[in-house]
Amino acid sequence: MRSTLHQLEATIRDRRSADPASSYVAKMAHKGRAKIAQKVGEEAVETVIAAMAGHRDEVVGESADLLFHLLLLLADMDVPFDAVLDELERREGISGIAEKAARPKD
Ligand SMILES: N=c1c2ncn([C@@H]3O[C@H](COP(=O)(O)OP(=O)(O)OP(=O)(O)O)[C@@H](O)[C@H]3O)c2ncn1[C@@H]1O[C@H](COP(=O)(O)O)[C@@H](O)[C@H]1O
Repeated sequence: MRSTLHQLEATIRDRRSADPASSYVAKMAHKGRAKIAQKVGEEAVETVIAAMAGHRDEVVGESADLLFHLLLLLADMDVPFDAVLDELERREGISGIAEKAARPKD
């Protein structure tokens, strides 16, 4: 997962300054943060609608759109995707510590 999304992150950073006429990434960068954020919201809603309808294939497609647009938003804010992964790993560490503490002692 790390490699695919990292590769996409690098492509997005590269394409932001391309010609908006030939690049969706550049078109969105040109439109600005509010428009990118709006797309993240739309793709999230479309994912939820597909899930509630039980449409697994649509959930896959909408989830890909959601992750892609989230990467666009992170790039626009100059937040590395690694910062998000680091936060998830930090939480995993916290829950690991809590689980260990809750376990009965031998
Ligand atoms: N992964 C994607 C990707 N996923 C979705 N999309 C685009 O995101 C849009 C999805 O939004 P919608 O379904 O609402 O379609 P739309 O009506 O065209 O969108 P809007 O015009 O309303 O914004 C579509 O236009 C898709 O083409 C993507 N566009 C690009 N990529 C990746 O980004 C790379 C660089 O793309 P370019 O910048 O176009 O070269 C590509 O090689 C791909 O790897």
